[in-house]
Amino acid sequence: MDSENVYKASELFQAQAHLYDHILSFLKPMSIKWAVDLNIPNIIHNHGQPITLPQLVAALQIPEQKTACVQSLMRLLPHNNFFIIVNTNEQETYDLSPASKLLVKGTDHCLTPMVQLITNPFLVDLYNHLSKWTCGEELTIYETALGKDDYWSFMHQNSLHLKSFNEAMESDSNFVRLALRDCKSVFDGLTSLVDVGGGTGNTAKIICETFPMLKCTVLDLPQVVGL
Ligand SMILES: C[S@@+](CC[C@H](N)C(=O)[O-])C[C@H]1O[C@@H](n2cnc3c(N)ncnc32)[C@H](O)[C@@H]1O
Repeated sequence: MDSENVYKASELFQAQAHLYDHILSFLKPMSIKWAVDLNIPNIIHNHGQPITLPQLVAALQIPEQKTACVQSLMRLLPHNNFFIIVNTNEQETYDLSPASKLLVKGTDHCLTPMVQLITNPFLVDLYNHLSKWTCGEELTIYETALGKDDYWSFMHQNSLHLKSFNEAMESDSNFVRLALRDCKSVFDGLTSLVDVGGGTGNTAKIICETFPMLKCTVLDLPQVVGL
């Protein structure tokens, strides 16, 4: 049956908007990657106060004709709660939001390595193979995309990707400090623990700092332990 005769026009427009919203939502992570690649969170942080568009464009040292493009992205990002638009003296300025503070390099809870890993073109492209993988015999999507048996063996032949992966995991595991601050009782009575798949051991190191009497062992693949 033709959907035109079943649904009201308003319902179809609503459905169209919903669909477009979703197929264009890849711009959310891509705009965050853009800001990270251009070091915008650090530029705003170092500026010490909300930054105007001309000041940002000057700091970025980019062609002036890209100003409108920067402005569009700097309006999209606050829409998704990355950066805040502050109107100062009738001028639009940009400040850090709580989420974009996590993108300032050199701070305790910086998650830019995670942004760089997740938006890495190789990982993003994997998902173009979902349907091919579903129809094929391969156990993992990595095998479909690359002819490798799994992600770990691919990574261990790509030192740059392995480095990026480990940096991302370490940045994430720094958040364990926050959990330890408020949930110490979870470790009450323990004398030892094994972190299986513990990567470079950052989580175990943080736990040991808080509980020096706890014997922590990290188990991971030889290539990671050997780093
Ligand atoms: C998602 S990461 C976790 C990283 C770690 N928890 C951290 O905070 O840094 C998963 C880890 O599992 C490891 N891994 C994968 N297969 C494994 C296996 N068969 N035996 C031990 N470790 C493995 C990977 O090398 C990787 O470091």
